[in-house]
Amino acid sequence: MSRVEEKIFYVSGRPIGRPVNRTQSIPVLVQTHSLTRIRAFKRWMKSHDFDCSDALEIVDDGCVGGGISVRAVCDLKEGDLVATIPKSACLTIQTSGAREMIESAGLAGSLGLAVAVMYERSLGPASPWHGYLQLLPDRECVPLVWSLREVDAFLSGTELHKTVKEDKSSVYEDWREFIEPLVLSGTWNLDPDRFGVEQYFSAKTLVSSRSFQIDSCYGFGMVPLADLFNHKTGAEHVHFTSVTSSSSSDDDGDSDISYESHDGESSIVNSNTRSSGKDDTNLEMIIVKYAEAGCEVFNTYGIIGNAALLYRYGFTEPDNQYDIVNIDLALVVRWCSSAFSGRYCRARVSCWRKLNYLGSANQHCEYFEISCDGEPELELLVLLYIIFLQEEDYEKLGYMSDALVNLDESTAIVKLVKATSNKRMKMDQETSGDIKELLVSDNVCFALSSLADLRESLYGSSSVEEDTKKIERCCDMKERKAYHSLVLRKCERLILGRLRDYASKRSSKKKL
Ligand SMILES: C[S@@+](CC[C@H](N)C(=O)[O-])C[C@H]1O[C@@H](n2cnc3c(N)ncnc32)[C@H](O)[C@@H]1O
Repeated sequence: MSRVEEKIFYVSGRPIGRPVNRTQSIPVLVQTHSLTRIRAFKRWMKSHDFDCSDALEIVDDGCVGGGISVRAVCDLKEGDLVATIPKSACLTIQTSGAREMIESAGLAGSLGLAVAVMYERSLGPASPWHGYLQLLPDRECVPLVWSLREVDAFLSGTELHKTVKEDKSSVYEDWREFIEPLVLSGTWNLDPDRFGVEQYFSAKTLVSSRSFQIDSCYGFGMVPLADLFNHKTGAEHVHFTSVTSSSSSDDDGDSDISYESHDGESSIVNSNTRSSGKDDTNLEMIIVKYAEAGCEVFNTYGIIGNAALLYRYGFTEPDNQYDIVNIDLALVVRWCSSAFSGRYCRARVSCWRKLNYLGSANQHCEYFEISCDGEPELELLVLLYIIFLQEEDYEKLGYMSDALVNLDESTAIVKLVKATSNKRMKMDQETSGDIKELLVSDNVCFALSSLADLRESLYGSSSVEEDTKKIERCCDMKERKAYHSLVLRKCERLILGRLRDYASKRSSKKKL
């Protein structure tokens, strides 16, 4: 996974879609057409030994984001088993007819799975997955397939702007490097019209929005039926569980199945590392929360923020309590260089890097997370604290930095603050875990506010109030791209506002 993807995926989120009653607005012809497709899918499931309870109804009648959804026909109670899905019926690199081609080309991850999807689609009714594939949209409306003009118009200043632009070009490069040669070689008789760059982008959107991590044997793939449930984090009704009938298997017992969160950046697979396949295992869908008859039955795609939801699934959640904003290290450096000399700034940043308090996941931290309630990440506070150290304290820090590197985070910070400030810390402050409070001096608070302003200036001149008005005027179904981009932007700006509150509360506290 690249750094930009990591920045987008390792965020938290809680989307709750707004129920929209579309029934009256759907032309009868479209409904009939989708009914036919749903029936064909049900026949396909039957012929592939799916066991789908009559208590679930697959509908296309105007769910949260449009498209297909699943409803409860009767009351569903916790523990009810509502579906059993044979793993062998999932579309993965291993189960696809393109397996040999994909593996011999050394492809894996989302690239390999996208090729498997394109391949099965190219077979039309001859594909063993035709009954499933015919129910899927051509592509998901994620920013990857927006035009560059739309990306610039809707995403400027947001977490996604740069990422999506970079992604568009790297997905194109992947196609040119790995897929075009497969077509041109003639070895696999691939129809160029089915393996073009457009088809690859479409397949990538389906993989991004519908793939699950199945198990170590099947890897990740498309799980028919499981991928028809819409998302509601923290309020989902259903979980997917992997059931292994063989006690000698790696996957003894049950384990929850999650939506695939890695983009399979490594496109080269070592075929020796793949374990031998077992077809005697199923996925089970179990109700984890009571669902009333007639209600939509939701799954969860994980705890992710709005940027990740929009990036991967094409929608956002206005009250996403797991939303975050990232502040790039580059932005901190820019702000620092405006207040101090470039040389001063470089020295302080490299001192901070040397201290390496950052924990293993963040060792090469290039951005700092601001949580939904406006709380900055500890590493940002450490950096700002170091930036504002008086020269003599900074020198002291230089002498003691080697001794701090291998300490645990809290101990190192207590020692750092003790050595470099006049504060007399009480023992309870040292041990209460309230480490951040030790670092938020008035200067640090001032810097946090300035950073919030600088980060917000990236959105251009419109205010949050103007964004709110635009959202009210916007239809989330008809103007999907504009609507969800505005929600993303507004939520990011609200978090930046809370960061300012965080800073001002703390600086005024000190003045009391
Ligand atoms: C795994 S599919 C779910 C089934 C999908 N509705 C369909 O028509 O097949 C994921 C897609 O459903 C839509 N979706 C799921 N949950 C949503 C929500 N809470 N709000 C808006 N759209 C949602 C998004 O388009 C997303 O990319």
